[in-house]
This record gives sequence, C-alpha cells and structure tokens, in this order.
Amino acid sequence: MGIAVEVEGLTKSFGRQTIWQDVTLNLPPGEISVMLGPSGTGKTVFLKAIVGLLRPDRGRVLVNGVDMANSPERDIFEARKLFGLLFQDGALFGSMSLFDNIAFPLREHTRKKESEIRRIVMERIELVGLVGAEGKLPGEISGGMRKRAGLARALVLDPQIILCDEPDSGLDPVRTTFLSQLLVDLNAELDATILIVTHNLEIARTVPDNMGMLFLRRLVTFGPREVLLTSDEPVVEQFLGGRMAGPIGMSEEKDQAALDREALAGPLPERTGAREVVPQMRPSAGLPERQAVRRRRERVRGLLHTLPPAARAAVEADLRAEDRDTAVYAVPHAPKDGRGTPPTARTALLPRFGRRRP
Ligand SMILES: Nc1ncnc2c1ncn2[C@@H]1O[C@H](COP(=O)(O)OP(=O)(O)OP(=O)(O)O)[C@@H](O)[C@H]1O
Repeated sequence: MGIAVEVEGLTKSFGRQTIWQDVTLNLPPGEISVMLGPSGTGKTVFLKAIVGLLRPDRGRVLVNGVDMANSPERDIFEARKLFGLLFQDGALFGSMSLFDNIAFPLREHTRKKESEIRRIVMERIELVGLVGAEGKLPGEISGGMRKRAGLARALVLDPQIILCDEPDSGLDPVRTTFLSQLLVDLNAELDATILIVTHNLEIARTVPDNMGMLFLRRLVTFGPREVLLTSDEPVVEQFLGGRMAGPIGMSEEKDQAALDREALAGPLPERTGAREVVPQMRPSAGLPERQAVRRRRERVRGLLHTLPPAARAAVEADLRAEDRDTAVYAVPHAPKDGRGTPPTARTALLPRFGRRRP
C-alpha cells in the first residue's frame, strides 16, 4: 500500500515573497489527490517541498517517519527513493535515449546488473506503451510520448508515492484522457499514493479521490473530491467554471475596485455542470479494482458529519448507490453501466500492465 504524506503548517517564501503559508493536509495512503490553483500559486514549489528538494521556512512533511522538511540531507535522500516524480516536460536528458533516460535512476540509486536494469526498463516501457521507441532521443518523439517516458522513469524504483506536475501540459484532450486513465490504472496496479498538480478541469473532475486548491498564499480547501466540486467559495466556483468574473485575475488576484465593478454588473449565469459531481474514472478492464476506493469509503463515512451540506449530500448519494449496487465507483449521475468512464476511453489504446516482479 502507498504511504501517507502528512503536511503540517508548511510555509515557504523566496526572499520577501511568501508563496504559501500554514498549509496543512494529509494525502491518504494509496489515494489519488489533485492540487488545483491558478498559475503562479506555488503548486510546483509545493511538490518540491514535499519531496525535500526545497526547504520550507516552517512546518513539517512526514513521510514514513522522516520529516522531509527538517531532517538531515542523508535521511531525506533515502526517503526520496520512495517517490516517483513526473515533471511538466518529462525532464528527460536530451542527449540520452529513452532507454538510458528511464534506466538513469536505477543506475544512480541501485547496484543492479545491466541485465536486471534492462528487464525493469523494458517492463516500464511496455507499461506506458513506448515499445519500439526506446532507442529514440527525447527530441525525436512527441510531447505525449515524452510524458509517458517521464512516467516510466518515475516508476522504475517502484515508488510508493507518485508526484505528477501538470501531466496534461502540452497534451490534446484525448491524450490527456489516456494519460488520466494510465494514472488510474497505475494506482489500481500499485496502490501507490498519487498527487497530481494540474489546471486541467477534466482530470480534476474525474481522476482524484481528494482535491485541494491553492490561492492567495493559502490552501483554500483540501478534502474528499465532493467538497471542492460542490464548493460555493467564489475562487473555487470561478476556477471550476473557467470564468473571468471572480477573485482570480489575469496576473493573480483582482483588486477591490474590479470586484465592485463586477458586482454592479450583476450575477453571472452559472456555467452548466460547474458544480456537478461527475463519475470517477475506473481502472481499465482486466485490472484489479483500486483498493483505495474501499478504504476511502470507510474514511469518508467517518468524516460525513464534518462536511458542508452539499458535499455531504453528494457523498451520501454515492454511498447509497454503492451499497445498492455494490458497484464501488457509482456516483450521482453515473452512466447506466455504472462505470465512470465511457467505454471508448476505457478500452481503447492503452497498454496493459506487464506482470510485475514478485
Ligand atoms: N527557486 C525559486 N526561487 C525564487 N522564486 C521561485 C523559485 N521557484 C519558484 N519561484 C516562484 O514561486 C512562485 C510559484 O511558482 P510555481 O512554479 O510553484 O507556481 P505554479 O502554481 O506551479 O505555476 P504554474 O501553474 O504556472 O506552473 C512563482 O512566483 C515563482 O517565480
């Protein structure tokens, strides 16, 4: 099972610029979480702080008993082996073949023989559907393929926590759906804890168990997906609706005068589906169900009394549907087959997982 990440009172500044302060949240083990936020709100900085690549000013990040914010560098380096990191551009070395890029962490961090490295690398290459491209340079393949190569590299050390920084950037909507499906499938197979940073509303609505949002140097909210998806916080509504009206401006927040002018213009019609809790993606056919779903159901049942009414109603409807159908993923408005993803997205194209090492 994946490992929990406990973030307590985390604050980070660069010089006099506070990026965010007093961020507290818990990534439950094996669950998928998404962190949303307008550009420049410090989502990438947050990922780097979790993995100990940036030291925060205050607070703790507990991973498997190690405080990634305050421990000696040697302990952080060891704990970092629990992580797989997928950066925005895949962060591949341009002069190395895909094979060598993906083999890099194994050659750096382990003493495995080349034959063993080849076996692991080819298994991951198959996993992300890149067989045949292993000899190519990153500059010779598409952006989507680079992402998948980055993901393969993130997986070679069998991570228990996977951090993905905007996995959708530069991808068309169809490739984004395939990548989302790949992440859900990975979670079903590995039961790893996953945190995805993204602006992409489709990923945000369909992939995670939990969602949070950073804005104006603070964590607006973090919790079960239903909380954010039904939230009436102006910044959340604006973001999920992709609207210009609201506190988010072109560079960051709007000033009071701009907000007053918008208020005078009257309320905007709500965008269709802006606050709808849509079905969550399920693993591809032939893969095990995600173990995290069962655990999460029990966890969220215990949280029900703490949730805002709209979120509570959405969770209760979800739990009722699951109890009725024993279809663990059914949520309000689910399609008739009770599955979260249209069959075309679920069944087409994606590679299946190879058999993993015992
Ligand atoms: N090493 C650094 N030194 C100084 N400032 C930094 C450093 N890294 C990031 N920043 C600043 O921190 C702020 C947040 O950057 P970050 O990349 O985390 O935002 P983001 O939310 O991921 O944005 P986007 O969605 O556009 O990728 C920015 O103002 C950026 O300039």
